Amino acid sequence: MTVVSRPADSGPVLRAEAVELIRDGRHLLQGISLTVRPGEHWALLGANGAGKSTLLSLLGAVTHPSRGTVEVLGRTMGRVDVRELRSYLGHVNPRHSPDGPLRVRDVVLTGLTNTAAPVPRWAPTEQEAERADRLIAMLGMSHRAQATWPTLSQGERGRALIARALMPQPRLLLLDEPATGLDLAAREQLLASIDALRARHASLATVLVTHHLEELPATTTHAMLLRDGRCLAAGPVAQVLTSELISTCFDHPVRLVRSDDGRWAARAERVPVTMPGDHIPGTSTPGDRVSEEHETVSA
Ligand SMILES: Nc1ncnc2c1ncn2[C@@H]1O[C@H](COP(=O)(O)OP(=O)(O)OP(=O)(O)O)[C@@H](O)[C@H]1O
Repeated sequence: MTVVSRPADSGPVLRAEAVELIRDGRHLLQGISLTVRPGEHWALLGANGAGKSTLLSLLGAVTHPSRGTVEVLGRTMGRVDVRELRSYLGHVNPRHSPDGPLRVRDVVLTGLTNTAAPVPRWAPTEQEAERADRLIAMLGMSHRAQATWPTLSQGERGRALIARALMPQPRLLLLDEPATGLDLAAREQLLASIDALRARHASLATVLVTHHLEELPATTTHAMLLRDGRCLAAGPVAQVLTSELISTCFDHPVRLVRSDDGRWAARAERVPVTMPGDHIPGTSTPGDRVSEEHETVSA
């Protein structure tokens, strides 16, 4: 049960087939199949509780499926040492918190040991330290490299965590709601950083979870829509990110627009909201009859 070497650099980075996940007798995921190839950038979309984070934890070799197969970087889950396999993935979890008030640069370096704190007596090589500095610069964080974690804004933490996830040079980057809690400027900077990263590393594959279409980077190539733990649609964005499918996915009429810069915006179609006492056309109430009679009399 060991990964004997670094996973091969060719073939799909992720392959899930007929995956089911059952907890407490309840299907959290059912009939999920997905193949992610190098250079593809997937969005996992769905309403609250649809199963997005659960699926991401399967794809990140954190959880095992109850049925079906999951292959991560060509290795079948259940037949490999998942701890070692996880060290070849970049997993950005906004809830990650370093052990102690570490500086940004040290947090980024813990991406190599996949730990919450620096490992005692471990030191990065010169190349690894240079790589940490390059990633910190790429994410626009050089001016905060020596700042301690508790003093960072949420947006700065998000960018530091992406740099950390990239330290082991992963072929696959998993991002769980990376823009949660960011203000407008921080969100836009984060999305620009993700676009730049994808442009610079052509073979990197990413899977990003969100329920906000406005939080999708323009470089998103594919999407999977989840509804109640099942796949509603999956494929290239042009086929999946449509008003009709998004409306079904979120169980609400939505108009989806893709703008010239490649980003998406979703607007809920206006649906009539009835308040107590409102007059609904085609119906009548005793109150209406009284006022109609009153109008007739006064005319
Ligand atoms: N370990 C578990 N045991 C039982 N139920 C669980 C477990 N983990 C998650 N769930 C349930 O599975 C469903 C899917 O949860 P998940 O967190 O994957 O949804 P999500 O699509 O990421 O939602 P959100 O957008 O709200 O973050 C939810 O109803 C959740 O309560």
